Amino acid sequence: MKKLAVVAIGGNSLIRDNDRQTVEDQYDAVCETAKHIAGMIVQGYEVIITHGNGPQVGFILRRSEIASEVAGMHHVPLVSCGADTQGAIGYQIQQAMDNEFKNRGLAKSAVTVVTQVAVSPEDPAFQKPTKPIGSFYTQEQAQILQEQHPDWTLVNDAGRGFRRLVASPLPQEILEKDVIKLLIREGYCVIGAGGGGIPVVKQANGSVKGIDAVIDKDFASSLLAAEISADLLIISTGVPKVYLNYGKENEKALDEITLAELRQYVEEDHFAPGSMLPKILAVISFLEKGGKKAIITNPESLEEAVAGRTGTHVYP
Ligand SMILES: Nc1ncnc2c1ncn2[C@@H]1O[C@H](COP(=O)(O)OP(=O)(O)O)[C@@H](O)[C@H]1O
Ligand SMILES: NC(=O)OP(=O)(O)O
Repeated sequence: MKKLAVVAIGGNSLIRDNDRQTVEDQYDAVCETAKHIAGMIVQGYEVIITHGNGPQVGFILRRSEIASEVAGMHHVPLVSCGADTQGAIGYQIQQAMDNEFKNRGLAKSAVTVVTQVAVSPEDPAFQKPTKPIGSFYTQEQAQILQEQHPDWTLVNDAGRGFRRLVASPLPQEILEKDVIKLLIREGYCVIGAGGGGIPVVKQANGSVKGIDAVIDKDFASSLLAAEISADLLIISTGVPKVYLNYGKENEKALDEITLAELRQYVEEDHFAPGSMLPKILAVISFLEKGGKKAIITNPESLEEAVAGRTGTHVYP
């Protein structure tokens, strides 16, 4: 029987650098990642692809705000900006995967599932924004923007520049998990829970309603992987491995570690909040819910990592 892997692609790894942020540049990055995911499928995995949307959802929101300021156009709520990213990024991944399958003569196709994710309206995250979205600004740009928009929260994102923060509640349930399972059983490569999923709250009468926020895609991927009993959670990001003392002279790559060791390193503050820390916490949560293995690596190392030759491998 084929093994089931959830592969979470980082929003920042789809935007390779500040000068290459166009839709076409992103498609190039998606095609590169798609090659390696197709390689994993050839290696014997069924794959569900999830993806980030931090940069993209921020770009769409800002465009809408500027269009509203300059041309009086209607404002697009953040939750709809997130839904837009599921379609636009899902479309690119679906097309790139289908092209890979054709090139390799594989009788398989990809399908994107618009995915809603339930969150609690009482989540304290709604009072304290933590999720960086959109462009990176210099300190000077950030100061000007802060004066223009006193309601914004701008912080330095892991030393890479200043970004705007929005609320990021914890995902509680992937509403489309059953249809995702069904499609996987039918042999499709599924793209789901894009951008962490579209945040919705359940109403007393059983209906659901969108709410403005951006869910962390690593937490949503971890929850999805646990809910569909995936064998493996892979978090694909900008680095081939996780490091202790990252960026310092005594930096040390982690190859194989246990859940207990990982918890210890979190205590010792090895992982930057807003970048590596959520990935580590997502891995911990997956393994605590019964997951058997998680890998953190970069897109180009996916096949090598699955074969055990690179990446950071975490076991219960
Ligand atoms: N301890 C660490 N080990 C490896 N990378 C780290 C560490 N701490 C912070 N990072 C940074 O975190 C980045 C991943 O976070 P981010 O770019 O926000 O993710 P995403 O790919 O999901 O957009 C890495 O590319 C690296 O620059
Ligand atoms: N939604 C989300 O977590 O996106 P990034 O991975 O791009 O931050």
